[in-house]
Amino acid sequence: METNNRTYVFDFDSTLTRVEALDILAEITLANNPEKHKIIEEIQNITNKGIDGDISFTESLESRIKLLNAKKSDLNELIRRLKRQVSKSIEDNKEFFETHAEDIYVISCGFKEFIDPIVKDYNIPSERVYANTFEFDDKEAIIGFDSENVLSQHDGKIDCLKNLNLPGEVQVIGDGYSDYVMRKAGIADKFFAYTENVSRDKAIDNADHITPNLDEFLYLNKLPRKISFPKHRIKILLLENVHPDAFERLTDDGFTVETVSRSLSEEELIERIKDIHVLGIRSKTQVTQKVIDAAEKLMAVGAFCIGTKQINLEACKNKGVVVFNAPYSNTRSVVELAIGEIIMLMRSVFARSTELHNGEWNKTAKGSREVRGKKLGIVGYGNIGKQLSVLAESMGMQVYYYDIEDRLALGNAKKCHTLEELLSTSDVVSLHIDDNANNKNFIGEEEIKHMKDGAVLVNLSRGFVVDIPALKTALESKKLSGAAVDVFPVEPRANGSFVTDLKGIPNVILTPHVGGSTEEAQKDIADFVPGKIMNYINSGNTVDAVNFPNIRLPRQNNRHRFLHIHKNVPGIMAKINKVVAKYDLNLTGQYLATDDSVGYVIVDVDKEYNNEVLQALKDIEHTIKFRVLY
Ligand SMILES: NC(=O)C1=CN([C@@H]2O[C@H](COP(=O)(O)OP(=O)(O)OC[C@H]3O[C@@H](n4cnc5c(N)ncnc54)[C@H](O)[C@@H]3O)[C@@H](O)[C@H]2O)C=CC1
Ligand SMILES: O=C(O)C(=O)COP(=O)(O)O
Repeated sequence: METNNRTYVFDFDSTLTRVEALDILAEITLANNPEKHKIIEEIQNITNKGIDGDISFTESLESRIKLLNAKKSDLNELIRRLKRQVSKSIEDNKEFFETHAEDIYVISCGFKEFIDPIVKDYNIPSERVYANTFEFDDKEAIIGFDSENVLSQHDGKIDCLKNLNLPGEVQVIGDGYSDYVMRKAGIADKFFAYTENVSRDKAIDNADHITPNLDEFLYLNKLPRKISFPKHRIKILLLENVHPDAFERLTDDGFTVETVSRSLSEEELIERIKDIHVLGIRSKTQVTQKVIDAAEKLMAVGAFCIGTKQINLEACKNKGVVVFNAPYSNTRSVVELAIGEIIMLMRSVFARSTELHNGEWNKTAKGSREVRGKKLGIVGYGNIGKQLSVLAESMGMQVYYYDIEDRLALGNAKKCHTLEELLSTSDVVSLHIDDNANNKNFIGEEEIKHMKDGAVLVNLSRGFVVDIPALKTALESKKLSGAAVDVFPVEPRANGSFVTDLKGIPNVILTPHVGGSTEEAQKDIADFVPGKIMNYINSGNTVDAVNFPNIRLPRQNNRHRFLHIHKNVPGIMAKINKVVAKYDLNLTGQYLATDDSVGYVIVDVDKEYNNEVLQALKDIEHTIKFRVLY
């Protein structure tokens, strides 16, 4: 048992529990009442008015009890339900109530009949619970309350706390008017507005601290807690219209998430990144060395897309920032668009459609071809290229592919040994190479020369891969009969006006980088990437990180986990182990993953250790980042 000359006075309803107990009692007693919803609404209105101080508390209590029409036996069901409605972070931090039992009081305007049994499980005995008591008639119906009790009176908590005459600093933790008035009256030293379940403006305005959960309260008071760092203190910035599911998943897990619908410029990002712990982007935002230099708190970057070349992965790694992406979530979407565009181009559908939009009927078979039996050349036989290969073949196309890596042919696809071979063979060329800078102007004047006369080109990879002036010339000269272009060398940061040199050329399909923009893909990405981020932030796992040694860690049960990221220089492990030995840590697991430049050591230890070890580990030369998880 620890005491520190401080007492903690907790409110009950909506603080220790997620609900107002009398609302739940109403649900029980009115279950079969046809007027149920109306009466519950009325009770809630009265409750809120009482909590906010708009009507006298005694008045609110009297009216509610009358409407409730409850019996003693209903209280058993109420207690059963309340036990399941203890606030999550209170439940998580049971240990605090055990270690500080002597210092914790409950002062509530609720009723001891249901508060005592709930808080007993949290080591708070009945004698430290101050609350009202019901009055029953001889048929055990609740007919009122003990009106002698100060807590049944307006501002009764002030008198109650005064009478207790508690020694040392008195901190009040609650969600409403009756709690902060104790501080206002000068009886309590601090008031913490507890917003885990409800957030009331009046409580917030009168608070010394706002505490969204008990973790924050314990963190502020440097008290033992279930979690090393309150999650709402971890700030996540999601740019570029990331699907709202990502926001939901991350906020549900307790993080503070901000969203911006567009991409930010380098200067804007440098400004915003300073207090950000996790950044989420798509293909547009450039995470440069300068951005990383300014990112003092950054732990992870999530690319909510496939490509990661917009991120300086090396700079991230050297700063201990782990990068994740979604390598498969939008693959199918790109492939489906490619298939659609190949057919549209071969049939000159967009040319015919534009004519008709302009009032011109041009029924003709000229320049309209089936894809069946035609040769499709896929450049880049990776995840997208291979799926396209399978679907195109099932439509009867003959598939050829070219890749700088040795890729196994799927189905009857034929491998080309040179790009020229592929270009000169194919009726349709579809580009699916990756986004590395060496692929700049991969298709230019020379390459186009090798293509068959009248062939079509599809680019759903990256804008810089195709030399646009060369493509324009080839289309205008009819060397190529059409093109579909989804990606551009320079793309705008937000939706709005955009001009390309390819504008107005017939049989050219232009789309604003929407290859991966389907509801299915974006939803899947919004599930996948936050999953990886949370797995890293919450447990240290780097599985599927694109720039970091990958490690899958076991669950840490009731242990503390030290995560040490350092430069991979000779002797560093010896130094870490020396510190571990010096502080006589009781290790329950040790894991190591390294690459050429960084090392990532994870040490699981028994909870009891000398806190000085933390600084000693941080101080080891070549340490990049260190954190503790529990
Ligand atoms: N338009 C859009 O909305 C989208 C575009 N993309 C783009 O598609 C690209 C490909 O995606 P995945 O298939 O998932 O990538 P991947 O990494 O699985 O496949 C890329 C393939 O290209 C090959 N490659 C790279 N450079 C090459 C070269 N110069 N010559 C021949 N082969 C080369 C690689 O060896 C690899 O097999 C992404 O990097 C991204 O740039 C991806 C998703 C959506
Ligand atoms: O996944 C990719 O690499 C893409 O090109 C799609 O990017 P986006 O999420 O649409 O910005």
